[in-house]
Amino acid sequence: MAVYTHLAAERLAELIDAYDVGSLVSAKGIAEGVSNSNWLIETTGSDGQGARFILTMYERRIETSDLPFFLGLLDHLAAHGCPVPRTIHDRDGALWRTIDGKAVALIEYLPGVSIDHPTPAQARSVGQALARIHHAVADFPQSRTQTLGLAGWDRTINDCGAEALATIDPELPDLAFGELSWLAGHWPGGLPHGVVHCDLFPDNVLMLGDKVSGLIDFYFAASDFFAYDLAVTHAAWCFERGGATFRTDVSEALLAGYQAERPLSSVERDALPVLARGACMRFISSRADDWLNTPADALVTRKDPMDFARRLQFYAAHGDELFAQGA
Ligand SMILES: Nc1ncnc2c1ncn2[C@@H]1O[C@H](COP(=O)(O)OP(=O)(O)O)[C@@H](O)[C@H]1O
Ligand SMILES: N[C@@H](CCOP(=O)(O)O)C(=O)O
Repeated sequence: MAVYTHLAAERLAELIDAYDVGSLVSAKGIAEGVSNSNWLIETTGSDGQGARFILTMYERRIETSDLPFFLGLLDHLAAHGCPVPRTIHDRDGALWRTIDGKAVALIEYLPGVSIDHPTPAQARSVGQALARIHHAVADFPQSRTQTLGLAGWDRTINDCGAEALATIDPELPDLAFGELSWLAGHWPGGLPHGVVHCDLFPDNVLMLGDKVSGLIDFYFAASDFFAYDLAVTHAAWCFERGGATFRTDVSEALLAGYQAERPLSSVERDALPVLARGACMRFISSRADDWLNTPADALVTRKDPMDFARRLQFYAAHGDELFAQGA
């Protein structure tokens, strides 16, 4: 579920009147997503032809002080021709407004559906779209410090503690602490970098057939290595759910699509096995934290950290060979 707040129809209509988008016709809560409340909004449209938007209310995890960065990034990428929703500015030009003490933004609606089981053609299209973003951020004037890097994963895992991690899976404490110390000794420096998405999972990509129609949910975007963003996307797309089965065809297509737009340097290619292990560690740590700290009655489905532990073990065993061939 992802509507945490009830908004009365009168409040919504008043909010929509602050934008030049016509008047409110309907508002439907969107079930997908975990962090924010989202509504599909229909209005009469500024030209009377009808229009759709996404209304997002920022509920947790997102600092209001980061909104100029996140929403400005959407506008920048959309203006550079990337399939990213624009932020709708209100009549005063503001990117977001406050309603009942919470920040809300009206976002362009993009068509498409999220894919559960991607085809190689779809993976290729995702790789291309990711590389285009990496080109388009070159002149984005803002930056945001990566808080979910190695130091952040380390802090989260230590805050969980070995005893609690073992309640998720008896193998998890050794795997997590061992991996953190291995990564600390192997993490690369000096790779090409810029503002990157950092969470390009299938549920954050909208597709029409084989084509990417939308890249959404940039709320983990931060300044980091482009190749790390590719590694996150690889880890998210190239395994069957559960993490036990690797999909070679999807991996080859994703890497080929990316490199059709932005060929990797040899230093980036050599770093991919380590970056992919780091990408897995990033989601092991946040998922373990959510697993242990989400109230039992919360209406949110917890995601399994061991899914990414299996992906990590795959990269540790096969990453060198895999990226040498496929990249
Ligand atoms: N710009 C958009 N166009 C169309 N649908 C969208 C758009 N933004 C979000 N959605 C829909 O809302 C859902 C939740 O959005 P998301 O940003 O992923 O929420 P959360 O940050 O809570 O995970 C998505 O799965 C998608 O169905
Ligand atoms: N993609 C992350 C969780 C982040 O959730 P999102 O709905 O904001 O993308 C994971 O799978 O652990």
